[in-house]
Amino acid sequence: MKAIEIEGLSFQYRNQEAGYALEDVSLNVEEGEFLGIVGETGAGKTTLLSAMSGVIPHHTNGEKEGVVHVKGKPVEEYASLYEMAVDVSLVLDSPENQLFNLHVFDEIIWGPENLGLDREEILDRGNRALELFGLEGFEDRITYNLSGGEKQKVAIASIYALNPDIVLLDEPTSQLDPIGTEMVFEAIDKLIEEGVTIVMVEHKIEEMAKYADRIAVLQDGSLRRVDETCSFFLEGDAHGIAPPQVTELGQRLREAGVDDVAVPLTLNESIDEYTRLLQRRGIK
Ligand SMILES: Nc1ncnc2c1ncn2[C@@H]1O[C@H](COP(=O)(O)OP(=O)(O)OP(=O)(O)O)[C@@H](O)[C@H]1O
Repeated sequence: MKAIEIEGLSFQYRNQEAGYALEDVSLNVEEGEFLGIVGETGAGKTTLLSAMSGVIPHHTNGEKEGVVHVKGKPVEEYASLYEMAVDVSLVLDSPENQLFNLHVFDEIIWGPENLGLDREEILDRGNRALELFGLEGFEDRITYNLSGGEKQKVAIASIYALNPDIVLLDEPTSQLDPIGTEMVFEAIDKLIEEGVTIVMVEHKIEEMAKYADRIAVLQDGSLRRVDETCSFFLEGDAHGIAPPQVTELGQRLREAGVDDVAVPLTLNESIDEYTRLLQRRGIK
């Protein structure tokens, strides 16, 4: 069974003036996979996550076509968003909007408490989350005094305590400095180790590509490509999405008529490698 199956999904918000936020998107996410989603602002990334998390249609109205199945079940068949959160949970870009408790441990066990689990199970899940995300000693810290990276780590630990099979993350590092960003990716790495299926919208592509199995590119509400190797043939459609050095390198390759190599989005070493390749071919 796929973790998420999307077939022919189009969506227009009720008050959206022209066009669709998503148009005819079909996409599967395998169990245990990490799928990255990238695209320029307004491309439909958040809307796609909303469709996967059940925010559409349980919370946000509009014109929807196509189907979204989570763990084999149409999202409409879940009774509520709350019921869905046990299967698929969403981490937002702003940690402030998702921390509700004064103390870290209370925050982490808040979800399991609301599931009505017995006390032993609640504490067990809380302690496992503390341990997994290296938050021992943070139990009694005041959540709003934490750094941005720490807050996101607590948000991810709280989601983990719900025990969802699928975690969606919507630009969780957008408000964070490099240290905070690293903390979030370390936390995501723990989710990967635990076999959680991950879908992440992220602008820091180089960082994400180190972890992601595939990267999907959205443009103007349409799925432009899903890349299985995290490499991009820069035909122009990654422009504005890829890091500037990669875009520039792609441009030089195209100008030189080189169309038989892929430019990995990821690391500076790859850029050096392709720069050497250009030199070998006598291209300046
Ligand atoms: N609640 C809403 N009501 C009306 N239109 C909306 C609403 N939310 C998003 N849109 C529109 O839908 C389109 C897709 O928006 P979406 O937020 O999914 O894009 P995005 O790729 O996540 O952008 P960003 O990177 O800026 O977060 C945009 O044209 C946006 O203006």
